[in-house]
Amino acid sequence: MRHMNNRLLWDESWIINYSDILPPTEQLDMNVSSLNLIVATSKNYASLSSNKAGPELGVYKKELYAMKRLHKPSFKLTKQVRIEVRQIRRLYHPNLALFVGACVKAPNIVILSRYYSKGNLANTLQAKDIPISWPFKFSFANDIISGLSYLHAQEIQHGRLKIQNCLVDDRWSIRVSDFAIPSLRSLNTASDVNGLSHKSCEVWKAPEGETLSLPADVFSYGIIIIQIATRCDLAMDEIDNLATIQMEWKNLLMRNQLGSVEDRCPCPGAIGALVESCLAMEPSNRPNAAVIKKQLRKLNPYKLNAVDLMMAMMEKYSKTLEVMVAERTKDLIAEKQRTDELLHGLSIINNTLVDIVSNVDCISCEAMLPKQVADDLRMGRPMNADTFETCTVYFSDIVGFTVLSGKFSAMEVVVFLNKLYSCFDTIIDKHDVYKVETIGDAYMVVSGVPIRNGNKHAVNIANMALDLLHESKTFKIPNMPNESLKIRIGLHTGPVCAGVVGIKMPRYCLFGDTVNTASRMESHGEAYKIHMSDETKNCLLMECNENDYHLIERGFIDVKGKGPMRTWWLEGKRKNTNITYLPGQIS
Ligand SMILES: Nc1nc2c(ncn2[C@@H]2O[C@H](COP(=O)(O)OP(=O)(O)OP(=O)(O)O)[C@@H](O)[C@H]2O)c(=O)[nH]1
Ligand SMILES: [Mg+2]
Repeated sequence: MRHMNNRLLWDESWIINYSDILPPTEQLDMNVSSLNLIVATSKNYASLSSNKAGPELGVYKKELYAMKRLHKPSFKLTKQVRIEVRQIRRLYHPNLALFVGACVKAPNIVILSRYYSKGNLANTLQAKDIPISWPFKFSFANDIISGLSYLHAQEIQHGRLKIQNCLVDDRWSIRVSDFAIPSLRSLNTASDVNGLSHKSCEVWKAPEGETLSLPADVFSYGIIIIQIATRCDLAMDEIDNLATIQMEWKNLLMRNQLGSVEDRCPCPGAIGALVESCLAMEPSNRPNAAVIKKQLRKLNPYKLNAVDLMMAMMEKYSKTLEVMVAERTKDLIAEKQRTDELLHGLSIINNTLVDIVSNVDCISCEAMLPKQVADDLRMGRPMNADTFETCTVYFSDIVGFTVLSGKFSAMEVVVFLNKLYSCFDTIIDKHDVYKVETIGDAYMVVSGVPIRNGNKHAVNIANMALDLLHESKTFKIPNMPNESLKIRIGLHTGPVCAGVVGIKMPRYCLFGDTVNTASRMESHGEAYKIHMSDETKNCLLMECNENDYHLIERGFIDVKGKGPMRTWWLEGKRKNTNITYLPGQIS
């Protein structure tokens, strides 16, 4: 054992050649990825605090370290220094900063320690945007007293215990730094030499003047507790002498008690008593570190260290996040459904709006698409115009609408059209048809587009037309009980081209002569009648028997822009057809 001790005493593996330490900037080409990150983090922390000075950094064997430069023109590596170095090399505690080695050739006397990237506790406490709840405050206080009682258990006095020497590691644990090796440290530090030592560095000093003693460290610890509890840099706030500190700090703590729940100390009285005992004027009246550690553990209702706290916090956040994600997903689904309804033209509210808008001659505002077309658009599939060999187009119009609407106010017209077309929309839902649009009092429907249905489109449209006509006969015009609604219906069958037009309000439109002819069938028709072209009649008969529908030939009529056309009246549908369809039938 003795032999081992001797070997460690003379072992010089801790001595570092100053020229082997490189400035961090020269390391950029070394591809130490974490290095830049660490340096960046340290900059962030420095800027958070008024104490902008971080440690001098150096890279040794590709690792980044904190350098503490001691200024002396000459230095002798005495046996005492070796004994102290052996002592510090034997120390190991999770709350103590790690000693790495030292350069001992004057004028470059440097102590190298592990670099803790999160800065010192002063920075952390002063950064008001970092929320520090009482569980964290207890954790910090507990870490420091654990490190200190470990040192004291080995009769090692710290001598400079202050929040600048309490470093925050990656796990938010505190590492007490700059302890031991007093013969080395007795050399002036940079801050001492440059007169940078701020008043805040002095508040920690015990009133007896003697700093290298165990009770002096306890006094310093009392000051740290005040700083942690109040997050107040005592000297900065001009309460830099002991008498004012003792008068003021409880007020500061009490002020926090009025703040948010997180800011409130769970045991202000007990914390006050602990601090007072640490700050006792008579050093021998101060408790020792081991006792404080025990007291603090008793006082701490949370019993969690920083890692546990972080885990608990993360768990809480991830739960909150899950709830938020679930809520957002629900909103998203609801929104998608709403969009679908709008796009598919199934929303009654939307219909109302469209009708309102169309009534004021703004026909381009209708924003509806067939479901599969909307789905294609949503999935980003290209939308090309499509040609349909055959389909049947329906047009209807209210006879004398202009005269009728002259008897109403604008709002009454809107209410009337909305009532009528809501009713029509419900009826057309029962047929395999697609409503293309309503333009003022005109109503346009197609079958066979966008879903092809062979030759069934004429039957579908004929049945629907009979239904709509039937409905219109019983329809009550609001506020006009004696007035009946006269509609004129026109049908034509033929090819169309269909596609989406527009970007802002995309609409599914039909193009081609079939549309114009269907419109002409309507305009050349008569009130209460369904007027159809020869093409529609032929297509109708392809799907049913001659007698299923009651058709009356109108003969040839001269259709504007088309010349003579043979047309038909669809009067009704006979009973007992195999088509399960009742309204609109005639006996
Ligand atoms: N981020 C970070 N800061 C450090 C580290 N070591 C020291 N510092 C900070 O660097 C600054 C200068 O450190 P020191 O030269 O030890 O000076 P000091 O701690 O203010 O005073 P003494 O230790 O009493 O000389 C202080 O703000 C320290 O808190 C470290 O490993 N990481
Ligand atoms: Mg220090």
